[in-house]
Amino acid sequence: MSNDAEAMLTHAEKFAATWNRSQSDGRGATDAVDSALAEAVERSADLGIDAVGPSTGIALSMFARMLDARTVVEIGTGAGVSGLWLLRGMRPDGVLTSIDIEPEHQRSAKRAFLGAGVAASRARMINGHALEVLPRLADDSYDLVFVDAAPIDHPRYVAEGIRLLRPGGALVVHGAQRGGRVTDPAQRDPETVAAREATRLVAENPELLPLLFPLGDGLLCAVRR
Ligand SMILES: C[S@@+](CC[C@H](N)C(=O)[O-])C[C@H]1O[C@@H](n2cnc3c(N)ncnc32)[C@H](O)[C@@H]1O
Repeated sequence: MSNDAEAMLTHAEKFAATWNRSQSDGRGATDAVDSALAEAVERSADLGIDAVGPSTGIALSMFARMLDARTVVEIGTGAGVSGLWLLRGMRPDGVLTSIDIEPEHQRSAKRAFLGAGVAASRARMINGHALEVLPRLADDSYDLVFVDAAPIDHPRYVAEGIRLLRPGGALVVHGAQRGGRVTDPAQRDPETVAAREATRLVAENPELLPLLFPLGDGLLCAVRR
């Protein structure tokens, strides 16, 4: 494991322990969630997946809790790190719909959810290209949409995400700043151009109330009015 991955694991454990102390009376269930999260972070590093860090994870849990989220769409399952944070904040009967093109990533995520004691009925895993899957999901139906897959396609994920949100629902885009390149007009690589376009779509949509949080590589959030 790389030093970065180790540091992330340590932080994730520390944050998760703090979070859980404020969330639960008994240790049994939370110990299982902590170790499932730590394993998912480790598995992500092994698979070369850039999973969300703990501060972004806490923010995802917090948004899900604030929205009393029952229906969440995640674009980019990875090995389940962000999914575990989202599920932690969602209602106990909430269902996470999570899309990923890599079956191996979703197998790892399923193992992580199982290890955390998440009922299989709470995780609807859809394997496929997000741009082919998203049009099959219903308009105006989801409390939260989390975007964290192929950066080049983020503008199209954002457009689909806005369509899926119920009024009052929230869109969250991971990695919106790309190491500061998005605000530097000299940077014209395709992924930075796409991230800039995704930000513009959110910022200029009169139906959205946007805010960029300085978490991770920029967490772009917006609430549908
Ligand atoms: C950054 S990782 C997601 C990490 C995850 N959200 C987490 O924090 O644990 C991006 C994921 O998007 C998936 N992906 C890439 N292109 C995709 C596409 N076109 N459709 C669906 N998933 C895709 C990759 O297989 C990868 O698992």
